[in-house]
Amino acid sequence: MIGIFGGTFDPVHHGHLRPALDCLQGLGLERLSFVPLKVAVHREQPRADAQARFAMLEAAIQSEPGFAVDPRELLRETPSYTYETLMSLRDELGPRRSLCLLIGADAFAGFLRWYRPMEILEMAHLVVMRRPGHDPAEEPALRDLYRARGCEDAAALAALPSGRIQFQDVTQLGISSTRIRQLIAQGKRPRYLLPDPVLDYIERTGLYRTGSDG
Ligand SMILES: Nc1ncnc2c1ncn2[C@@H]1O[C@H](COP(=O)(O)OP(=O)(O)OP(=O)(O)O)[C@@H](O)[C@H]1O
Ligand SMILES: O=C(O)c1ccc[n+]([C@@H]2O[C@H](COP(=O)([O-])O)[C@@H](O)[C@H]2O)c1
Repeated sequence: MIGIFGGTFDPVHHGHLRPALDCLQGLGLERLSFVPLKVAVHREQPRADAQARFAMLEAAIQSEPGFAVDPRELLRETPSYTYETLMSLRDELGPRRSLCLLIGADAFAGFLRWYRPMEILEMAHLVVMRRPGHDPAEEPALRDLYRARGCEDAAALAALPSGRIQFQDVTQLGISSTRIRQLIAQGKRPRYLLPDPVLDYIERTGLYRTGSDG
């Protein structure tokens, strides 16, 4: 079973990395690929360009052999729909390989408004990582979906290629990229919120010094 974890990663931080490692280990994934988006479809465009966010991810995962960075969304100019990403991955993996899409609880809250959500579930399992301050299933429609598709067990996920939803307990870290960008714009160092090689990259390149995050 393999996993992908899509995000803006502007920048990647420990709130992505530790929960991702919890999933890699807890679900027994063979590998977990981080998939940075190019063109956001649901939010403001990222502050850092594709090349910088890719470089920061590579710097962040260098010491974890189970992690990889998958640039496929960066190579498309079209909106970074997860549906299209999964179509291209499925072409490579074939229909039978078990595939997990990791998302945080806040992203899951909007899942039914994504492009073709039910087709996404036909191509992958959803692994929803709890996140401080976010109730993953407050909408009735999401609760119904979870009732129909919920799964408690990594072995049951591994036995099917796609279609199930699992809530995964992960280390709760109240860290966000927004907060990190704000700290930098205020002239403060966001040490210990993100890996040192990522912070080195940010400081070397001057990213996020001028703020627009409030
Ligand atoms: N601290 C965290 N704990 C659990 N999941 C997280 C955490 N931070 C981000 N995620 C999840 O990681 C994915 C990518 O998140 P993203 O790159 O947007 O980070 P973010 O910190 O939410 O960024 P921003 O503050 O810019 O919105 C999303 O599915 C999000 O829910
Ligand atoms: O495909 C969609 O319609 C869609 C809508 C909202 C979010 N996503 C994906 O969800 C992931 C997390 O998004 P974000 O904004 O929390 O970084 C990222 O990979 C996005 O491309 C995808």
